[in-house]
Order: sequence, then C-alpha cells, then structure tokens
Amino acid sequence: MADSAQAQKLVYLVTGGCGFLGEHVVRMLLQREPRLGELRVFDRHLGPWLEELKTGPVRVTAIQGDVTQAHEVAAAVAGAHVVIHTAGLVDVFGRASPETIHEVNVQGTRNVIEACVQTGTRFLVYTSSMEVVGPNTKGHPFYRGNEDTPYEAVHRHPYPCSKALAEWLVLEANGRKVRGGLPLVTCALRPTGIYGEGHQIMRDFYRQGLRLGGWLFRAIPASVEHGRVYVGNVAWMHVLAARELEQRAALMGGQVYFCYDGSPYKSYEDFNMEFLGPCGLRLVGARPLLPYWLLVFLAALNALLQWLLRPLVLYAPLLNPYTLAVANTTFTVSTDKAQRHFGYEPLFSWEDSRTRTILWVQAATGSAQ
Ligand SMILES: NC(=O)C1=CN([C@@H]2O[C@H](COP(=O)(O)OP(=O)(O)OC[C@H]3O[C@@H](n4cnc5c(N)ncnc54)[C@H](O)[C@@H]3O)[C@@H](O)[C@H]2O)C=CC1
Ligand SMILES: C[C@H](CCCC(C)(C)O)[C@H]1CC[C@H]2[C@@H]3[C@H](O)CC4=CC(=O)CC[C@]4(C)[C@H]3CC[C@]12C
Repeated sequence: MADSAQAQKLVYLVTGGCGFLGEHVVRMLLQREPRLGELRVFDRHLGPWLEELKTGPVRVTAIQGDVTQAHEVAAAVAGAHVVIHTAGLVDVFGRASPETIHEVNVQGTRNVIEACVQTGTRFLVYTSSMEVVGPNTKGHPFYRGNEDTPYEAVHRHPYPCSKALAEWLVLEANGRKVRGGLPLVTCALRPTGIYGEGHQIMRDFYRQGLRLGGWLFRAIPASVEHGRVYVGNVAWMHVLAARELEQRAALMGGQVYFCYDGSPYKSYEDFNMEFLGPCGLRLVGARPLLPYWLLVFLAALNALLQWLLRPLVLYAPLLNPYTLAVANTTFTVSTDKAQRHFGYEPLFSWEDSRTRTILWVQAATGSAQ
C-alpha cells in the first residue's frame, strides 16, 4: 500500500515559478496536487518566499536558471514528469529589446521542448496569452469569442509575435517521441489580462492615482470591454490541465484553451476601479477626458521620446501606441472548452477574487482603511 502510494508521486517543474503567475501556480500545486512528490521551481530570480515552502511535506527544489540556456533547462527538466512553462518576458512597454523578448519567449520555449524530448518528460503545459489571437493591429473587436472564433490575428509587436511563435512550437511538438519512445503531450493556456495578488501594473495605477491626489482620469470609453481573469483561477487551470493531460491525452494534446472565470466584462479602467475604488481612488469622467487623437499623439510622442532617450535613460511609460491600441480594443472571451475537456471550474468566485485583490492592494500599498 505504502509502496503504491509512493510510486504515484510525481515530479513537477514550474519555469518562471517566482513570477506573478508562477508563484500562484507553485502554491496551488502544493495545496491541490495530491500526487506531488517534488516541486522544482526554476527562475532567473528566485524569491525569498520559497524558503518557507521548503519546510512542508513536499520536496521543493529552487533552481536559479535561465530558459535561454539549453543546458540549464535540460538539467532542470531531467526526471520531471510534468513541466509547466510559465517563464516569459512580459514586456509591452519597450523595456527590453525585441531580440531579448524573442530569445526568452521563443528560444526559451524551444529549449524547454527539446529538454522534454531529450530527457523523456511527457507532459508540457505552456502559458500562452490572449495576445496570440489579438487585439490585432487593425483594432478589430473580439467580442465574447471562443477558441474557434475566426479572427484575423496580425501581430507586429515583439511580445505577441513571440508568444504566437512559442505557442505554435508547443502545439507542434505534441506527439513527438520523447526519450523512451512515448509521445509528448502538450497544451497551451491563453490567459486574458490577469489580475490579483502580485499584479504590478495594478500597483502602478494605484501609485499613479495617489500622485494625482486620489484621482484617475478616464482615457478609454467605458464601452470597450476587456477580458480579465483572476490569477488564482489561472493557476488552478494550469494545475488541472497538467493533472489531466495523461488521462485525456488524445483529447487535450495539441489544444489551446482560453483562461476564463466569472470576472465581469468591463473596460480596463472600470475593472481596475473594482479594486482601486475601495482603496480610496476615484475615476473621473463618464467619458474619456481627452480626445482620442490626443492620446494617439501622446502615445506616439512617448514612443519617440523612448527612442531618443534610449542611449541615456530607459523611458518606458504605460502609454505607447501598442498599449493604447490594446486598451482601446474590445477583447473578451466566452467559452467552456476547458470545462468540457478537463473539467475546469473556477476555484474562486468573482466576489472572492475581488476581495483577495483589494486586500492585496491595501496591504501592498499600506492603504488599509
Ligand atoms: N500578466 C498577464 O496579464 C499575462 C501573462 N501571460 C503569460 O504568463 C506568463 C507569466 O507572466 P507574469 O507572471 O505576468 O510575468 P512575470 O514577469 O511576473 O513572471 C515571469 C517570470 O519568468 C521569469 N523569467 C523571465 N525571463 C526568464 C529567463 N530567461 N529564464 C528564467 N526565468 C525567466 C521572471 O523572472 C519571472 O519570475 C508569461 O509567459 C506571460 O507571457 C499571459 C497572459 C496575460
Ligand atoms: C497598460 C495598459 C493600460 C494603459 C492604457 C492607458 C495608458 C490609456 O491608460 C494595459 C491595457 C491592456 C493591458 C494588456 C492586456 O491585459 C493583455 C496582456 C496580455 C499579456 O499576455 C501580457 C500583458 C498584456 C499585454 C496587458 C499589458 C498592459 C495593458 C496593455
């Protein structure tokens, strides 16, 4: 009996396990994956919070490494049953060069796939993004779409380009023979804009509001809706997908799934106010205060300044032509594919997700009231 229980213990590897999403995946695995025997957390920057996890019943191995280094990835993957590849360079602000974004997101993913093939790891879950689909450069709305909704996906920005290519690599690798002769089973999860504890952009907006005396100013029409999903539910979806890949390989292998939950459809700014409002901020204006052409002009000016100042200093404001286009284009998903394919139901209700996020913003910014 003890032997068979022992035999079922699995080794999981989470790349990017110290990031915003990665930390939630790591904690979720420890809480909700009974077959977990060892958890390897691979990241370029290891978080100090990992130490406290090492005292629990599951062996937690922290691995400082870089996904662009094939040998480091192969060493981390060797002996793992499942890889959750969430490491990525999330940059739509021009902080990193297009080459670096490609290197981390595309070559890094290639290294993970090759490591699985070489070392005999059979199950790979990839954190893709809604950005793989859109919004496209033409600003076409994607309204309540699902995984089969036709949409003209046209990318120019390095981040969505890299995520699209990496996702394609992962899906194409499904069925490849890994060491030992068995097939690799892969799937990709596409979160919309993730929010929750640890969301840095939310904190940036809060700080911006404080600097402006507690006010934020509406820039985008309230009618432009954004799909948002709570980080705990995204983590849960990863854990479930990873767990079910073996039993449902024929159904799930090579598939993509949007990440969704019960979060309401709202504009980016109105959605943020669900958390920032209770922290004391107010959003001014039922309509955008500035005309759209002026925002386009300011975004272009920011891009020009970024380019001019690059030799001297990194200037990377939130507003640039790409973020403006994303923020100003409706992109919402409505699907039950993950529920049908692997029984996903959100673990956290909207009320719960909202409360947790508010408490985090209050604690992270010292605004509890
Ligand atoms: N934040 C969001 O709204 C969304 C994020 N995603 C995807 O989710 C994943 C996680 O994103 P976040 O947690 O938001 O970002 P994050 O920046 O908080 O986490 C990414 C993690 O990857 C690590 N990393 C970066 N480069 C690395 C490298 N070369 N080698 C090893 N580790 C490296 C970072 O140190 C970080 O801990 C990414 O793949 C991203 O594309 C997808 C959709 C939405
Ligand atoms: C920063 C944007 C909001 C500022 C707009 C302004 C300056 C007019 O107020 C954010 C609006 C939409 C965000 C993106 C969206 O949630 C989809 C994403 C998916 C990812 O995979 C990565 C992050 C992001 C690109 C996200 C980034 C910030 C926004 C552009």
